[in-house]
Amino acid sequence: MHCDQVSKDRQIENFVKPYEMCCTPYYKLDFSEVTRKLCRDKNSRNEIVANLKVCKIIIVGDVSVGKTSIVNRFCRKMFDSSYKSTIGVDFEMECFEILGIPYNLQIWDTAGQERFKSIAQSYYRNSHVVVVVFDLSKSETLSNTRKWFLDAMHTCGDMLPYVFLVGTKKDLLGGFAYKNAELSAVNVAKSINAEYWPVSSKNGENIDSLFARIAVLTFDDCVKNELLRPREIYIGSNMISGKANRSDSKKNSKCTKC
Ligand SMILES: Nc1nc2c(ncn2[C@@H]2O[C@H](COP(=O)(O)OP(=O)(O)OP(=O)(O)O)[C@@H](O)[C@H]2O)c(=O)[nH]1
Ligand SMILES: [Mg+2]
Repeated sequence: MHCDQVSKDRQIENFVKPYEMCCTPYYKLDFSEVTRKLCRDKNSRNEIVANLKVCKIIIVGDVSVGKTSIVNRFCRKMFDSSYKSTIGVDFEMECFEILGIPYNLQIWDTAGQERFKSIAQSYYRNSHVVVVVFDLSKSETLSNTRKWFLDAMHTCGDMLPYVFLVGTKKDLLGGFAYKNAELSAVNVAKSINAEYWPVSSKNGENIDSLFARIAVLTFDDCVKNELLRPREIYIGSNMISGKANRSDSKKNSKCTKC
């Protein structure tokens, strides 16, 4: 898909940080030097534009946790309070421009209903990002995220995707109830090595930041992987060969959510 006109809020020059440093295994805080250099250089820019892959994202989680609402808020800036269950899978494309380079997110919104599971799973393959969604106001949906995560990792193929744990309907909780829900969510995020984000599709809180974060993390890897020799595969801040963990060792121990 070609992006003709990318709106101002989809143009990114500065790296996007995680929701909290203690709630992520991905400690990258800026574009790598090599990415900035390649995006500045006229020749490599043309090569990047010609070859850069689309970023494939799958969104999974229980029935009615708010997966479709996240996509509708992000792609259409709208929220519908009535519930229409997704049948199988839906698909959206969204264009960014990062360091002046067009970059597309391909978002697969899957159904939470058990009877559509095998259809949905056939779309998991080769995903760069898995977004596991739960409802902050329903603790059983958080417990089920481990199952969704394992299913996705099992079906994703050889890729090592970025994993995000997203708690929805933040607008429904306040004070103590929210703090409690967040504490449990951060523990689960750590156990599955995911980056945690609380969001509300109703008021839009954190929705754009979440997708912008996904966009910068994957863009940085894609540019390096696309333009460097195949054996020099960059994951996170390290140059490695083949499949690897995206985490690095730096950790913020001061955070109260840890
Ligand atoms: N208050 C509030 N309600 C929300 C929010 N997000 C979703 N909802 C409501 O939750 C219900 C389910 O939302 P959907 O986005 O359709 O859920 P889903 O996960 O796509 O459900 P399936 O497609 O069946 O798997 C709808 O009535 C939404 O309006 C939110 O952030 N706040
Ligand atoms: Mg849906």
